[in-house]
Amino acid sequence: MGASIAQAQSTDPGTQARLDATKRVDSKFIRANGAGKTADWPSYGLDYSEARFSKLDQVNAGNVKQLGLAWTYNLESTRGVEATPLVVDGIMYVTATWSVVHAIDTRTGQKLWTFDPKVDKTKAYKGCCDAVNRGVAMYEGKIFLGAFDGRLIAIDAATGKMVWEKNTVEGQKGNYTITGAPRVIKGKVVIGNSGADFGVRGFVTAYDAKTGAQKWRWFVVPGDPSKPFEDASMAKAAKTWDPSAKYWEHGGGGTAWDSITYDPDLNLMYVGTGNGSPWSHKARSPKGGDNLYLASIVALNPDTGKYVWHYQETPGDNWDYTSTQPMILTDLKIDGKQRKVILHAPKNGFFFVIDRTNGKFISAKNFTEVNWASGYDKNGRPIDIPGARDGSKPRDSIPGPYGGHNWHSMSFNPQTGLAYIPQQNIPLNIMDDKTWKFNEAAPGRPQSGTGWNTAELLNVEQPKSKPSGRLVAWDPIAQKEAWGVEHVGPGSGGTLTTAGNLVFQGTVDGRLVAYNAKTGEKLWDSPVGTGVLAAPVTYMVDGKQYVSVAVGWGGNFGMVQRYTDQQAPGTVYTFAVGGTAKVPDYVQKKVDKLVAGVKYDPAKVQAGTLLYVANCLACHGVPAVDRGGAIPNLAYLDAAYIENLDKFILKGPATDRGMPDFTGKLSMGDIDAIKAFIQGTADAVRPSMAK
Ligand SMILES: O=C(O)c1cc(C(=O)O)c2c(n1)C(=O)C(=O)c1cc(C(=O)O)[nH]c1-2
Repeated sequence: MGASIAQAQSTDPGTQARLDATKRVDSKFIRANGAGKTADWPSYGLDYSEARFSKLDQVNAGNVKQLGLAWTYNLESTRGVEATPLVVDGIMYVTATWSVVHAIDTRTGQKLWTFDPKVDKTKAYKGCCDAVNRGVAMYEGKIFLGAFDGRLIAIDAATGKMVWEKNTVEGQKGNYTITGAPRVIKGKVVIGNSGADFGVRGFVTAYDAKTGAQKWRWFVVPGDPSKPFEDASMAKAAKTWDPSAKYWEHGGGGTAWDSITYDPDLNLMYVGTGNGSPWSHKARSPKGGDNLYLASIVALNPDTGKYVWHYQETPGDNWDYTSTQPMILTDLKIDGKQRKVILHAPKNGFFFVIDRTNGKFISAKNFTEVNWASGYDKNGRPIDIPGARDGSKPRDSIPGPYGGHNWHSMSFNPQTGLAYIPQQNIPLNIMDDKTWKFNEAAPGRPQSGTGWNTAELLNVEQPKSKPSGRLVAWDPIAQKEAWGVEHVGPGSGGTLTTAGNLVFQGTVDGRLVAYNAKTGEKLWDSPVGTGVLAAPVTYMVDGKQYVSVAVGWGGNFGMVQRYTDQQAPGTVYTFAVGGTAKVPDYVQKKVDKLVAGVKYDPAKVQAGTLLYVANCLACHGVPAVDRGGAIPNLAYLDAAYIENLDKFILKGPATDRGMPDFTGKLSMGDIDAIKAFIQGTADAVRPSMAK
């Protein structure tokens, strides 16, 4: 396998000292980051609890409007960028597509080194969802990378040179990849893998951070029951699978491809597990059964990898409802009692509050449209909606396989008591493939592990429920939405929340936005060239607070859908109060043509968003962000057109070119709101474009 490539080591002693600061990062350091008001972002979700709540408040709801661009950094990639950057002592470690690591000096935005693991790009088909990577871990001077091809690589944080590498999937059958970020717990690097859509058996492995020696491995689903089970948890799980379909031959799935958290006081780590392989419950386990430990939260002892408890969120998964979505550990007062809980919003559309000491169910409520279960009983079992498991004919799956929430990081702010969920609705009409037989995935037949019928699907009706995406602020105690903001479509990025009463989120239409964490009021936004998937981070350097986000459109939804210029290269955008840097040329180019001067009421922008999405988006694209094709992007028209929009919308001159007549469908008030959305979006993206 490939060798490391290191470049441009710093000669500046100050920078070298900062690079060496990662030597201080151990389990206590990572933990303290959640407890203290610290300057760094040393672990994927900030600290082990992964709440992505920063105590920094120099940037706050009062001054966030003054945020300006400090620098941009070109990641030189063209596909999905999903990484949460880590920052310690002002040095950022971030990954781009194809698992390439970049070390950047955040004081200048300059490259310190890059590390390219030289993943074989002809093997991209082995991954379901783009050649993405969600970021690195750091520990005692090393950076740990899970490479797309299944290697775990330790890199010297100061030099960018490889220290050791292990092939974590050696000897395993099937198309394994890694896209998730490793975590380091008490000197052990923990990593899962991906591939449950292609017929693999999921597992989690721990390696010694110093040497790379394997310490333990825990499988998510049982292997061949005629052979000895690896441990007692596998024997217990096997009782919940029907062996008649030989689940071990197609792996069974359950890949832990994203979420791992850790509670140092309980000494428990929590793993979110994936979907069944194949998706169809009937094809996988014809006589039914819960199929442990698919779609579950599993608690393990991080020293030994031994199973401690599990809670299964989707028993007998039938819909690709992974529970790999990010978990948050926090303490909540519920019915007068302080409880140590896990907050979780998996793909299946329900928001869970679970007791993390013992895995007991506390509550669950749907945060998005759901048509497979009506709720959960007091024991934490879902109440199935009749017919939801019947794959004999096409049925709208809501949430669809993209999930009501996917890996896009959720955050939780203890000051507001709210969790900020990148919610989405992407219904899909699916049914079982009655002829399904396991066939190891190959280029051109990548979905052979799913057991759903693509040929029939091409002929079925579009789901009635329409795709949409929102930022949802969720109260986990009351189990209800506190506020929500509508986006132009599904797929917006992860969230960050801060003690400055702020929530940051990047959007599918290519902006980084700051909201008031209590109320949801939009306070600031700035264009970032292309749609955002990853979560922003915040940190202090030389007494100044920065906010950074790595952008690059792609991922599973982004491979087939776009709202923005998908040609824009992967880029890290970094903002600070008073920042005056220029946006890259590929954003700058578009600014001169933006519509200007149309009078509008900002209070109507939100209503206008919904009206625009329902009536205009399909042909005209997202204002300002798409360039427009055969049909114009309305934010690049002269102001006179927008001012007179009613004349185009109601019996307009373009009807003979295919423009519908909206007479009787849109009122003058509706049209005013649409104008507000178009001009409001143009105004929102202009300020930093115009510098
Ligand atoms: O079953 C798996 O192993 C697996 C892996 C991944 C991945 O590695 O990114 C995704 C999924 N499943 C998945 O179901 C999914 O919706 C998804 C979205 C994305 C993405 O990066 O946008 N990855 C994945």
